[in-house]
Amino acid sequence: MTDKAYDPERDGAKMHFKDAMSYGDYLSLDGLLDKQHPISTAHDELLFIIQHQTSELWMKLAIHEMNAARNALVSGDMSHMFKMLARVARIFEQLNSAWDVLRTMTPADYTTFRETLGPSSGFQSHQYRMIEYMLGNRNPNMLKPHAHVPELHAVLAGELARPSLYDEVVRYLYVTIDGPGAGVPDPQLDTPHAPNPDIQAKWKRVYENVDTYWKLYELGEKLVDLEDYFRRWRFNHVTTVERIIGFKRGTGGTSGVSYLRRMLDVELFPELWHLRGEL
Ligand code: HEM
Ligand SMILES: N[C@@H](CC(=O)c1ccccc1NC=O)C(=O)O
Repeated sequence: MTDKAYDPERDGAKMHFKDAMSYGDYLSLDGLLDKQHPISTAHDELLFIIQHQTSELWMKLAIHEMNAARNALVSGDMSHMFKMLARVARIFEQLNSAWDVLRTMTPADYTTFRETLGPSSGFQSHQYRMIEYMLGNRNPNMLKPHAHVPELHAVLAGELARPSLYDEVVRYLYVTIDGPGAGVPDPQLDTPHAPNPDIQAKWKRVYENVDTYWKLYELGEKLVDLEDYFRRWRFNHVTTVERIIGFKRGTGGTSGVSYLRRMLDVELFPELWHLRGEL
C-alpha cells in the first residue's frame, strides 16, 4: 500500500465491520444479489431479470404507500394521504423511465432466450394485480393464476373483500359534500369500477366550486395524476412489447399486443376523466 493513497479511515471513516452492521448487512445484499438466475447463456437475460426484479421492488413500495394512503384517508389524515399518493405517482414515473433500459434489447436478443421463459409471464405478477385491485380495477378472474400459491391467493382475495382506495375516496367525497348521513354508493368490491353518473355529478360540483372544496379538488387531481402515470406505464409496455415480439402470442397465453391494447381502455377513475368534458 502506498502512503499517497487517500485513506478515509484517517478522517474517521469506519472501515472494519466484523462486529458491526455494515451497508450490505442492513440491505441484505447477500440475499438480494444472489437472486438473479439466468437459465440460458444469453447475454441479455440478466437485463431481463433485473428489469423485472427492480420493477417488482418498486411495486412493493407502491403497495406499501397505497395501503398507508388508504388508511390515512379512512382516519381523515389528508395531508399524509396526499404525500403518499404523490409518491406513488413518482414511483410510476420511475417505472416508466425504466423502459428505456429494456428497449435496448432487440428482437434478435430476446429470441435467444424467450423459449426458456416457458409459460411464465408478467400476467402472473401478483403485485401488479394487487395494485390494480387496490386502485379499483377488480377482475376476480385474475385471481386464477395464483390458485397454486394459497397465501398469495388469500392476500389478493382479501383485497377484493375490502373497499378499494377509490371506494374510500368516493366515500370521502360524499361525506364531505353531504355530511355524515350521505347516501354513499356501495363499494364495488369484486367487480371493475363501472362509471357512475351520480359520482360524476359529485365530482363536477367539486370542480365547479374549487374554492369551497379545495381538498377534494386536490384529491381528484392527485388521482388523475396517478392514473396518468399508470396509463403511460401500460402504453410503454405495449409499445416495447410490439417492438420486441411484434404480434406473437404471449408466453402467458394471451393474444399479446392485442390483449395489452385492450387494457389501454381500462379507466381506473372514470368519473374524474368524464367530467372534464362537462366543465
Ligand atoms: C421483453 C419485454 C416484455 C415483453 C415481450 C412482454 C410481453 C408481455 C405480454 C405479451 C403480455 C400479455 C400476457 C401474456 O400472454 O404473456 C404481458 C403482460 C404483462 N407484463 Fe410484460 N412484457 C415485457 C416486459 C415486462 C416488464 C419489464 C414488466 C414489469 C414488471 C412486465 C409486466 C407485465 C404485466 C404486469 C403484465 C400483465 C398486464 C395486464 O394483465 O394488464 N412486462 N407482457
Ligand atoms: N410475456 C412475454 C414474456 C415476458 O415478458 C415475461 C416472462 C417471464 C417473466 C416476466 C415477463 N415479463 C412480462 O410479461 C412474452 O410473451 O414474451
